Amino acid sequence: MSLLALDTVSFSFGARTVLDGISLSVGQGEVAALLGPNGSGKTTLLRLMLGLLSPDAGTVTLGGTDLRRLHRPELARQMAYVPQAHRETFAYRVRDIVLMGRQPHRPFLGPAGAEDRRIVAEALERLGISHLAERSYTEISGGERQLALIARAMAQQARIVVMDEPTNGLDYGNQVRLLERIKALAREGNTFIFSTHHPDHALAVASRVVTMRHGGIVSDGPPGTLDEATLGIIYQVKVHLVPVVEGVRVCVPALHMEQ
Ligand SMILES: Nc1ncnc2c1ncn2[C@@H]1O[C@H](COP(=O)(O)OP(=O)(O)OP(=O)(O)O)[C@@H](O)[C@H]1O
Repeated sequence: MSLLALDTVSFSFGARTVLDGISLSVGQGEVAALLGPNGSGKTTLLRLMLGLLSPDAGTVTLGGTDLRRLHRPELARQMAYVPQAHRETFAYRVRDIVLMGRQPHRPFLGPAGAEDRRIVAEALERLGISHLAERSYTEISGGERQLALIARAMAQQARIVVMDEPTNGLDYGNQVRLLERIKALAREGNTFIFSTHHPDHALAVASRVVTMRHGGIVSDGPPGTLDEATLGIIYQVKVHLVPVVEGVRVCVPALHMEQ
């Protein structure tokens, strides 16, 4: 049963058509990775999924209801957005950043209750960053900020977490640790949709890999169905998908094999 569904969605910025006839559905507990070159429309697609943009044609539905019929607080309870980790202008404590995830569950400007604080503490714990709770968001690393933003999404208790290039700017260790967290949270039944520029990240954690080019979908299926030809089409470079052990492949550019 699909949780979030796009049916022949098109979107333009002025005269520029950015998405053209996209159909896609994501089920509960899936981890869907979007791969595509710069400018292929990944962020625009994520923003349409979040209801931040409305399609010019076609529909986006959440649990069968058109997003346009859902009020913003309702949407916020159902979907969490994890933007690229950026520096906040204000030096909020990490605990307060995560507490912001409780906002859609509280009356407007209502105070946080004991239950909100318990949920925030649990989210910090699940992401392994309880020790950062009292630190300023401006004084933690990019990797730690990304974990804090995912903790905020967990505190929001949304059904779907949408992430735009979550590993962007992170060092190798933090990329791997972040992917491990996503995989563990997905095993608990959380639904993730994320864009990435790393085919290996999609292969490592996704249950669905969607490839895009020029605002259209090139392929959509389990990671095992992603092939070298498709990666060649979207990135316009030659790559190999090399089996490491049974059922595990990594993406290696052909240049590695050149003398
Ligand atoms: N606010 C905007 N106004 C006009 N055009 C825009 C706007 N935002 C994005 N675009 C254009 O829409 C197209 C798709 O952009 P989008 O950001 O969705 O791509 P992307 O796949 O996320 O790219 P990247 O991998 O570089 O982040 C691009 O051609 C971009 O220039």
